[in-house]
Amino acid sequence: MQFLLSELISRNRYWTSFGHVATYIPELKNAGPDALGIAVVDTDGKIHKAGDYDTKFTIQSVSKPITLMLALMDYGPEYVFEKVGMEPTGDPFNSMRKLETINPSRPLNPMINAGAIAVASLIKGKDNQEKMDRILDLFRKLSRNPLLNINESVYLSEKKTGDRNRAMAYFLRDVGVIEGNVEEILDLYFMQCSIEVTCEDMAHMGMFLANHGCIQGTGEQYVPKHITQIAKTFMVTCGMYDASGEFAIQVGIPAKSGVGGGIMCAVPNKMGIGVVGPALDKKGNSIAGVRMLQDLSKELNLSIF
Ligand SMILES: NC(=O)CC[C@H](N)C(=O)O
Repeated sequence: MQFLLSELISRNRYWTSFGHVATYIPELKNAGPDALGIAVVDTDGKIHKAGDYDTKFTIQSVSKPITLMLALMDYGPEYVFEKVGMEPTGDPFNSMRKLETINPSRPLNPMINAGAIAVASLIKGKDNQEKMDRILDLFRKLSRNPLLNINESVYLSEKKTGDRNRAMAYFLRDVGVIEGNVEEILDLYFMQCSIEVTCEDMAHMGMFLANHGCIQGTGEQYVPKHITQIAKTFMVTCGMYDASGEFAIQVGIPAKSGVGGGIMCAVPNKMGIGVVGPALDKKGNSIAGVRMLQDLSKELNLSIF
């Protein structure tokens, strides 16, 4: 495995030169454009790493399936899916055009920004501090990393420049999808996106999903199985934004990407994979990371289809 991962890094690193790091959140432009790293956790808890696996990056949209699970535990699927739909959009992650044309008006799914903002509004807690503590607790548990924390400068950078998300959030309150203080809800969303991780953290999170919500080693059922199933299904249908169909064909693994360059994958009953590669393709997915996962899936026959 170790040899294979190192080989995949060398084979795919040149793809990084065809992508660009995200700059619409100004602080993200400091990421190393040619970094590429991978971590794989198997069912025995063994971890294999190669390339720039210790690169730190912000989780961004990879946080969306995880906070969705928290909202589903807080409110149950029926209530959550009154606020946010279950269908792919075929549009970019930050698109707002279908928000108004869908009747009744609500975000099409929880993996696009509008949907994730609606989900953030459903996290329980007496104030934002308590809500963020609950989010961080969950991420720390799933990543097996008690030190996970927010990257303050990325958080402040997005808070300062996130007007598109701000516009969508105010629209969502107007149509009754979210209630309460919009700026506080956005703040929680920006903080959740700014959690700083490595691909090893994401591999553990992927393994947790691959393990149907059980903590590896102890066997503790930390999140109900049916909730992890919902999260993984969204990862298949919408996890790679408007490239999810192509990714399902080429790779065939439930996965979620983020504009920090991360991709978290859950291969059911087999492994969790975390990839980092901040140079993104046109749709906002790690350009070399996707290529590397294609190769890994073929080499190890990982497609779930
Ligand atoms: N695709 C992403 O990773 C987007 C997350 C980012 N925080 C945003 O809201 O724009």
